[in-house]
Amino acid sequence: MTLDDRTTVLPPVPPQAPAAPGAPLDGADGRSLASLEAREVTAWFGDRKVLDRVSLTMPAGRITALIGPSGCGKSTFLRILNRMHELVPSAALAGEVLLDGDDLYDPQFKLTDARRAVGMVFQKPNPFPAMSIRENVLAGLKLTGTRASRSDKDDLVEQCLTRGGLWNEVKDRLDAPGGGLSGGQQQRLCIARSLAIRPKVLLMDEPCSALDPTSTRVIEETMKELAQEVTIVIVTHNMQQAARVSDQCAFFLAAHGTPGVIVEHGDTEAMFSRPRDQRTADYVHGRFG
Ligand SMILES: Nc1ncnc2c1ncn2[C@@H]1O[C@H](COP(=O)(O)OP(=O)(O)OP(=O)(O)O)[C@@H](O)[C@H]1O
Repeated sequence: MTLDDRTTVLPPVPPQAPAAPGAPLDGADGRSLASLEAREVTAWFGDRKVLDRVSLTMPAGRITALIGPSGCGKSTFLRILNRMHELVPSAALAGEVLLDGDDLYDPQFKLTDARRAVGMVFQKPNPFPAMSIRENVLAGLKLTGTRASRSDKDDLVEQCLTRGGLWNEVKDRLDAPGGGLSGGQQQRLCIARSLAIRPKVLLMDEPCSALDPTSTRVIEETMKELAQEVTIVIVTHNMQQAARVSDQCAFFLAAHGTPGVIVEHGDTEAMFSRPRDQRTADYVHGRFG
């Protein structure tokens, strides 16, 4: 959680009638779902180009998996999607990232708004260990000094923990420290904390790599539920996981020290069963990487 993870408490939106043709796709919570589009994104660390003209549309309400061998630029690409790349002093960037058509890198788009709209869950669960479970969920509000009544906060805590798939396990011990939860529970707490700032997109960087298979399955189920209300982009090294959870995949590759590019992207089922590129076939079938 950074000082830029900010939010206001918004009342739940009542269910709506089905959208008219051409209207924005609505999520399960009634808010419109957002798409994210990277156009010709090139990234550098110092003089070293690590991504070269990467374009990818991440459709609203879908789960997009970024796959590829170590070092091909998946995490860098993910961090570009919520402007975390620019936190590295030597980092540079060209191209555009459009959230529902608005360029996140346009000077008009405030950094705080970009990070609020596009949330991030990290590889290692990082709750505030001494804070209670309840305080962890509300941390984004606290950091910004956003005022909310006790009952609004209670509602938000229950709503976010439910959506994060953790409510039933912690509802009787909301004042216990977040650090006392298991690794899988901590990761779901971090997801709930991200949801409290009502992101339109949730980025997940190998969110299950530190977890056991049971916790991994629970997080995967949580992701599938969440995709009804937030667009998800996940980096994973686990091909079974990519196949289980994602609607579409993008295969990144950085051959022989060249910058990372997307070799192939598309429907997950098709990419796993009928890849167009031999390198994709070799990777998804575990022949390298
Ligand atoms: N802060 C940094 N400073 C300099 N180079 C970096 C930095 N972060 C990443 N890189 C380099 O950028 C390239 C892409 O790294 P990145 O972490 O995005 O790859 P990745 O595909 O996510 O790898 P992995 O799967 O191992 O996490 C690598 O060559 C890496 O060494």
